[in-house]
Amino acid sequence: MARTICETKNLSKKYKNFYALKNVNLTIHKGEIYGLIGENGAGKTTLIRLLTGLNFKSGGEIVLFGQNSNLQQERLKIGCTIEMPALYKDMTAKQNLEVQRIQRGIPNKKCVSDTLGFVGLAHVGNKRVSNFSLGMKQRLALGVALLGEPEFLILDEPVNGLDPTGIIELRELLKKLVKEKETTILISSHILSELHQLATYYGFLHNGELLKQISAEKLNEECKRHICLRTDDVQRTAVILENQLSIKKYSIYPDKSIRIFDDLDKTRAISKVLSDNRIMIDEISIQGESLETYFENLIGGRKNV
Ligand SMILES: Nc1ncnc2c1ncn2[C@@H]1O[C@H](COP(=O)(O)OP(=O)(O)OP(=O)(O)O)[C@@H](O)[C@H]1O
Repeated sequence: MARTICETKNLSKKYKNFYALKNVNLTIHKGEIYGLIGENGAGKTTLIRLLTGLNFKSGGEIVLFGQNSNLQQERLKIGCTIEMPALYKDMTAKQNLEVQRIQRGIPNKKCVSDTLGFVGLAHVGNKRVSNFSLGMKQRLALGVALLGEPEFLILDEPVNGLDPTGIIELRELLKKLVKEKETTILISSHILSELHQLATYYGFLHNGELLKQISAEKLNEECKRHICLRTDDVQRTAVILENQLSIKKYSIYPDKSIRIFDDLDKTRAISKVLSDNRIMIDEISIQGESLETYFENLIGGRKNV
């Protein structure tokens, strides 16, 4: 079992008579990309503010890296972006990172250029942030959060306002971070499908309560989600899937469609390998209950309680 990076026990936040968070029990393990899903006002930012020490809890416990005391020390291992990041618009991207580096007392000067490279902004390092697109600002904000090589990265709605290409780029960047640096990530969003193909674990927050935590694999299983593939040569396709992409969990149906139940993030790889092998694809799509419907049912069920 992977190490627990973050845990809350009956964590609550009360404003006068209103509970913004109520008895939240959340667990995040090392190497996970934990998608925190909730509608506007569900309590996502409140939870993140408590975890990062920007606000005080009303009750319960926070455990970071196995410690439930001296949390400010543990929080030095966390990188965070909350809402729209505070960037100096009249400074260049490089200067923004440099200011942050000095403020946080990070001695290694090289981390600025390394970080610019990592978030794909090396070519615009000397450009003023006022000339950046929203996607570029999001990348820079991510760079700021990554400066001290945090073990745990917390991102509050980082896909807000990004176009589909920007979302894909961010997804690839975060996956790279987990793979290359073994970072653990908590990422919040009010749109479940935005975190699809990224999150390895989900937590569903509604009216301040954590309704459910579930692994991406289990969620796909519950939604019976699969890749539906139709080609002009089913048998050869199956052999290629197994041999070249190590896809083992699939079934061939009488209508000659192939359904692949794991590896939902491999549609592009499948298309590529099949076209490399000159197999014609008639259809490749993800089918099953949509994640949005799943979430609506989860909340709907709760509303009627
Ligand atoms: N300082 C405050 N005083 C009173 N109520 C607050 C305060 N901060 C947040 N709330 C309330 O707590 C609830 C949760 O807010 P929060 O910002 O955590 O939601 P959220 O899930 O991040 O929503 P969004 O997606 O809109 O950012 C909301 O009803 C909000 O109005």
